[in-house]
Amino acid sequence: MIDVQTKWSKVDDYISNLLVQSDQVLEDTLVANEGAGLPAIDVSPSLGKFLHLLAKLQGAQRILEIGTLGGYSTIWLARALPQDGRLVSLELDPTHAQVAQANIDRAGLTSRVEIQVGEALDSLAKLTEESPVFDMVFIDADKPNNPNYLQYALKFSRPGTLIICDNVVRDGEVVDENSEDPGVKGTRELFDMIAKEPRLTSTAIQTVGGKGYDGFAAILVTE
Ligand SMILES: C[S@@+](CC[C@H](N)C(=O)[O-])C[C@H]1O[C@@H](n2cnc3c(N)ncnc32)[C@H](O)[C@@H]1O
Ligand SMILES: [Mg+2]
Repeated sequence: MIDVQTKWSKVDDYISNLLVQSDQVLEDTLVANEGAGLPAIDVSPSLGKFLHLLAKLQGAQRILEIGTLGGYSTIWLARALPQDGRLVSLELDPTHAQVAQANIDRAGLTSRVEIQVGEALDSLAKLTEESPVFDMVFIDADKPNNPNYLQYALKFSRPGTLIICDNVVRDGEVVDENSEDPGVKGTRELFDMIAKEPRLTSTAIQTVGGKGYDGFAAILVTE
């Protein structure tokens, strides 16, 4: 009998091969990330494609991403933008940002994507001066800061903005109210904030696949 992780991975591969339609640019991105020693904590191909579909459904013209890594999710999202669309992606690690920039250039998305290097909270504070409005926000950085990132996402939203927050299930640890894990605590605080905020309607979906057991929250700003 195959173990459950092997089964999840096989089904993920089946879906990816048939439906996700990855291409050389996306494959080269993952190879470049591995070559540069980046951790393989990017979204799975199936989740990348799902983000792309959401951005398309959203008719997104301006997207904010918090947590670039090597730009894998960035490429999926930016490909959903129109020619004059804009994606701002925030990344702390200059090496990650450098690898991501090369991947984004290779993907032909240089004019649509701007990577801002530094602590995301500092970049967000600076962005506030421009009073930006984003159609979609993808939160996928340091999990203890999830509540702070949600607050900025709200500040930069309009009614109809979609906020996706990744890795909110954390192998099921999210239900442990006594957890001392800062990532779990940050995520539980995020859930509490969403639940209490009347301007938001939301859900969270558990996922399994090649990246294990996790999930994402989908949050719609209603007013
Ligand atoms: C999970 S990875 C992002 C994966 C990427 N979204 C993808 O799916 O391809 C998280 C990234 O957030 C960055 N990060 C961690 N703490 C950060 C912070 N305080 N400010 C900005 N970026 C941060 C990490 O360096 C890492 O590259
Ligand atoms: Mg993630």
